Parts: sequence; C-alpha cells; structure tokens
Amino acid sequence: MGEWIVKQSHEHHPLIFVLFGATGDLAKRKLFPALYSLHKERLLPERFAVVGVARGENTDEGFRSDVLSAVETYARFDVKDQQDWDAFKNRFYYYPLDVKSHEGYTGLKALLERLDHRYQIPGNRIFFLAMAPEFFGTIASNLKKTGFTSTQGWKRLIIEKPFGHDLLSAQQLNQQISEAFAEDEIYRIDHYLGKEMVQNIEVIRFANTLFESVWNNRYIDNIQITSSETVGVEERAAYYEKSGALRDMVQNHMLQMVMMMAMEPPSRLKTEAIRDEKVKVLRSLRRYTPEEVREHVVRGQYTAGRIKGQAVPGYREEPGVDPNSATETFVAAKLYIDNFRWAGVPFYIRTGKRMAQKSTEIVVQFKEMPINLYFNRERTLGPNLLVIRIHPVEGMHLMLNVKRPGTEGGIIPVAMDFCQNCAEGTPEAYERLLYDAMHGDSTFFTRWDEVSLAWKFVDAISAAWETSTSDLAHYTAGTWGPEEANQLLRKDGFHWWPVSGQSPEELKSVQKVHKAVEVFS
Ligand SMILES: NC(=O)C1=CN([C@@H]2O[C@H](COP(=O)(O)OP(=O)(O)OC[C@H]3O[C@@H](n4cnc5c(N)ncnc54)[C@H](OP(=O)(O)O)[C@@H]3O)[C@@H](O)[C@H]2O)C=CC1
Ligand SMILES: O=C1O[C@H](COP(=O)(O)O)[C@@H](O)[C@H](O)[C@H]1O
Repeated sequence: MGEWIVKQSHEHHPLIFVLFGATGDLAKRKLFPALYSLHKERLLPERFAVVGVARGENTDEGFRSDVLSAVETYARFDVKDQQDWDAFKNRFYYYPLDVKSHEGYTGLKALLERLDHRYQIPGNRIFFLAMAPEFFGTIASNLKKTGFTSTQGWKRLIIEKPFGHDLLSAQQLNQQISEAFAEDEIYRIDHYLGKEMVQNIEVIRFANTLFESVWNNRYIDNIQITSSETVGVEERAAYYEKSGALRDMVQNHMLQMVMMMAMEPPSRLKTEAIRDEKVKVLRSLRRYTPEEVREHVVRGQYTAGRIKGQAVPGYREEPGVDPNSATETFVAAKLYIDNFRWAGVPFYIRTGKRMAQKSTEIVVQFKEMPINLYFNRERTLGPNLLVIRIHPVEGMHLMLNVKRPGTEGGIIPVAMDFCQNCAEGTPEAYERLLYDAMHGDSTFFTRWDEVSLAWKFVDAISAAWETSTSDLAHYTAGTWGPEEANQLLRKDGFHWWPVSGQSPEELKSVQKVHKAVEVFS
C-alpha cells in the first residue's frame, strides 16, 4: 500500500491480462482507457499481453482497432505517436468464446501458453470478469476445470459489482468462486476505493495530528456523505429495477466511504490490517429493526423535472421501467456506529439519481464552541467544517471563523482550500485499481467479510421495505431529493450542508448558514 509516486518504483511483474467481456461497455469506457494511461505513465510491465474474450467473431487486428476507438473516445491521454501506439496495441489479442461452453477454454489456455512463450511470462494471470454477475461462477469453475488455476505463476481474479443481490446470493457466488480461487486471489472491485480522495481519507486522518486528535464523538457533531448524480437510470432499467439505489450505491460505495471515515488507525499500513479495521466498523454499525428503518431511512423516486434546463422524464416513464415501479432511486439514511469513538454521532448518507448536481462530498461538522462569549451571541457563527471533495473537484476545505478585518469587528467564515485536480488531471479509479491488482495489492478491494456484513445491514432495510411501499417518497428530477431527507436531519437539529458549487439561491435557503454563503458561492 503506498502513494502513487512511490508506486512508480515498484517492480512490474510480467503477466497476461485476460479480459472476459472485452466488447462491453465497461471495457470500452473504463478498462482500455485505464490500460492506455498506465502505458503512457510507463506503469505497465514490459512483458505484458491482453487477451480479450467475448462471443462475437473478430480478429486481433479488428479488436485492436476497437481498442483504439475506445481509447480515442474515453482516455485522458491522446494517441499522437504512431510508434508508441503500435507498441501498446500489439499486445492485444482476441479470443472468441461463449463462456458457458467448457470446450472453448482449452483453446484459450493454449493461446495464453503461446503468449507466455512469446513474451517470456511465467504463467502470471489476471482474469478480469467484466461481465454480468450470473457468469462469474461459471467462468471461475471452467477456469479451474480446464487447469488455468493450477499452472505455474500467480493467478488473480478481478470481479465487478454487483457482488450478489443480497446476503444469500452473495454467499452462493462467493462459494462458487472460492472453489477455484483463494480469498487472497480474489479482487472485488468497488471503484470508489480507487478514487483519489477516497484513498486520501486515510492520509488526511492518520498523517495529521490536527484531525486525528479531534476525530471522535467529543468534537464531531455529525458526518454527512453525499453522492448525487444528475443521470437517470439510462439504459440499465433491467438491472436497476431489481437493484435500486440501496443495492446499487449504499451496499458498496456509500458504506465504503463510511468505513474509511470511521475506521480506527490500523496497527500497520498493511492490507489486512487496514481491512480488519474497516470490517470492525461494519460490525459496530447498528442494524435496524423494521420500525427503525422507517425512522432512520428515507427512500425516494424521481418524477419528471428539469436537469440543466432540459426536461427529463420521471423514473416510471423511463424505458424498461414498470409504470408502477416502487424501486428507489434515492436513499438517505442516518447510521450509528456503536463503538467508543462514534457513540452518539450520526453519519448521514444520501445518494440518488436525477439530483441537482453530480457530486460526491463528505462533510465533517465539528461541535460548536461550548460558550463563545464574544462571537456567537446572535447564533450566527457557523461550526467548523472539514469538507472532503471527492468528485468532480478533488480536494478539501476547512471552514474556520476569523475576525473580520478592520475596526468594525465581527466574525467571518473563511475556507482553507486545497484542490488536487485543478491544475492537472489525476488518475482514474480504474488505473489505480488495475495497477494495484497487477502488483498484488488488494488494500483497495473489498474482502469477503466486508461484503457480507454490508449485505446484512442492507438486507434488514430491504426486508422492512418489502412489507409496504407507503413510505416511498417522490422528488422532482433536478432537486436534492424528497423533503423527508431534510426532515431526517432537521429532527436532530441539523441540516444537509450544501455541496460545493451549489447555487447561491440554494445556499441561502439553508438555515443558519448565511454566514457561509460568501465562502461557498
Ligand atoms: N458499464 C459500467 O460502467 C459498469 C459496469 N459494471 C459491471 O461490469 C460488468 C460488465 O458490465 P458492462 O460492460 O456494462 O456489460 P455489457 O453488457 O456492456 O458487456 C457484457 C460483455 O459480456 C460479453 N458476453 C455476454 N455474454 C457472454 C457469453 N455467454 N460469453 C462470452 N461473453 C459474453 C459481451 O460480449 P458479446 O455479447 O459479444 O459476447 C460483452 O463483451 C457487469 O457486472 C456490470 O455490473 C460495474 C460498474 C460500472
Ligand atoms: O457503481 C455505480 O456507480 C455509478 C456512480 O459512480 P461515479 O464514479 O460516477 O460516482 C452509478 O452511476 C451506477 O449506478 C453504479 O452502478
């Protein structure tokens, strides 16, 4: 586990990257561009090849030109130098295979062995399953049956989300893949863990006395985590109708951010030590009864509205969505972590589609001064806030109160601001994650006990929701979610802090923050 700059000095192990689902959306939008960035950053091994697998017939050259168009469309580096591009694309090979047919794997194995020979690769493999989860078990089992897992060299299996639909299906899936791969060979992707500022949480907390000494229930009033999207369900209704925001975002990304914020310092910066501390957070996460779900968890669904001036349909009018669908496209919840550090501190999370702004942000609200004789008589003084900005801006700011310059007196909030990606772009999540997997670093991948505990927490909520849909709230597309999400905090005497960049009008509508307006707007 280390920092990006440190990583550049890692030894690059020779390997073959076998990509199942090589013609799919994820491969085009994320994986080929990430591999190309790693190539441009000189972070790929010298002895390296990629084998793309999907059902359609194609040649190596045809596949390479598909990779080129994906890279030209989505990569953060332009393709300018033909010689350099050739060096990259000539490592790509294509193998047509229906993953359900056991026979085809023998030919794939023979191809990998030829490439081992050509590139002098000692049998090291990454199998990346960029396919629908129903294939994961079949592929793992066919790889084992055909002897892929018992040859010389290390083997790693990277799998995409969703990891199951609930605890039971996740256990079944885990059982299937565990018959072919050991836990330390399984890399479960949660792409939020590849985000620069999510990884930075650890450093911010554990490398700054300033923060770690106040990171507890004596000094923190509440923590708010928002991940809002402006997109709707897009073409994914078949999946999303069964998933909803709870399974799509809360079970994985939102809880991962909670864990990063709440974990204890690990004894060492080692993968398992860090994961052990994260798991303890989930063990302490209060699991809700059906009554508590109704009290602490809000679900919502968008209705027609406007996003950036454009009219957009409601969720129930989207293609492929049941016109009576009760699937939630928004979740807000109050979580409690019942341990010594966090007892009594609410963690509020909210995530949704078709919200006012695309943003992922964490706000740590510190407690008010117990008595502030001079400055807070009119209750206009805002609390200190630490805002960790994950997307689109990567950085953080710290809201402090200072004396207004001059002789008139008074107090003003100021923001100490740090922006990480303002000057130049930072690596995409998949770049980091692929790099880590190539180096056998699974710190920012999810361990099975994390996944299963997250499902236990989420299953209790979905079970409560199954009994009745009367609490499904509606919100207009282009807003910040249903009013019930505001009430969730209001009854505790708090409010959602506006995400950075929210319009001044919206900022002004938030009670008690008018002093902060000058800084946020
Ligand atoms: N797209 C995204 O941004 C994200 C995707 N994911 C996850 O990544 C995975 C892949 O998603 P995505 O790329 O969108 O899916 P797509 O449907 O776009 O691609 C699926 C891929 O699987 C191949 N495939 C399907 N059936 C077979 C088969 N029987 N044998 C061999 N290949 C087959 C398809 O190729 P062909 O039809 O030619 O055989 C295609 O290459 C899913 O688990 C998804 O949940 C997770 C986060 C984001
Ligand atoms: O995993 C998912 O994440 C995206 C949001 O990711 P982000 O990096 O753009 O914040 C979400 O749109 C999608 O529904 C979900 O499956």
